[in-house]
Amino acid sequence: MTNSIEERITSPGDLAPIESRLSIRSLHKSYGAKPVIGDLSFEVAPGEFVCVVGPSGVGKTTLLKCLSGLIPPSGGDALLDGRRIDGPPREMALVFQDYTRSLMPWLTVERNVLLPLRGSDLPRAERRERVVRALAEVGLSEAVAKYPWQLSGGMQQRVAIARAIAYQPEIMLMDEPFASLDAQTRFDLEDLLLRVRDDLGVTILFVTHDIDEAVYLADRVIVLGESPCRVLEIVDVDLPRPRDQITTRSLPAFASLRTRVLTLIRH
Ligand SMILES: Nc1ncnc2c1ncn2[C@@H]1O[C@H](COP(=O)(O)OP(=O)(O)OP(=O)(O)O)[C@@H](O)[C@H]1O
Repeated sequence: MTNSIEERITSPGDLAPIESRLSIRSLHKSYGAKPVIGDLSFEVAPGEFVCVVGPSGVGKTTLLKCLSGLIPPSGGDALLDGRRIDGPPREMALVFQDYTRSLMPWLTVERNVLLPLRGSDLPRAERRERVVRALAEVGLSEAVAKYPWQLSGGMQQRVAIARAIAYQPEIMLMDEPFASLDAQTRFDLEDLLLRVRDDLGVTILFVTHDIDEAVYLADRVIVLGESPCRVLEIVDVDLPRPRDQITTRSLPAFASLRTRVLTLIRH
């Protein structure tokens, strides 16, 4: 007989069902006396693409910082594969909006992308191959020998994305990674991310202000609101895959999902 999910917990250190990659359980976070995250709970399954939306200042970045182990929660749990996250997990890559602070200005583009692979056991040729491939994916093959300060803002953000892709993480946490990009590059990188998810089976938690982007990318959209913040609703996005910038965005179901999310945020 099959055990229940809760019974399939494998060791005393495990706190979540093994089916969840990420588990957020009654998470609270305060800065000093100010509570930012109230009582947040949701799960992310392996290989799932989950987008988080909510008004400015609601606590989205704070949530990602707790999940990446950069700051401790004030209460509740953030779990990866059932284990409490208490520092940046090896299997995770982070892409934040502020690319100016994520790239090393004294390293070339190639060396910036190579950076997270340096401590790995991968043969040198494989590391270089991954760097070349990732830079080609984001359309920056020509910029390998340049320094970040010689590139536009959008190009620097593409380097940051190439670095995350080259690392081939199991989980990517992304905080408005495309906010500073022009519309065409943004569409290209959204599609690249969907391909990476399909090819590598990466689990992605993606924060965005752009409701259309959230609906286009996600399997589920988590709508945050109120202060301290809580989950207002989790919207299932059952649009067909593979998605296409023109066809998917013209579907009546796309419009109703967008209206649903927007209504939740505006109320
Ligand atoms: N280190 C900090 N110390 C004190 N308060 C902070 C700190 N970081 C964030 N805050 C406050 O916590 C609240 C949530 O901030 P956070 O950056 O998580 O929101 P957000 O939803 O990501 O906002 P945005 O969409 O504008 O990026 C804000 O009121 C912010 O001023």
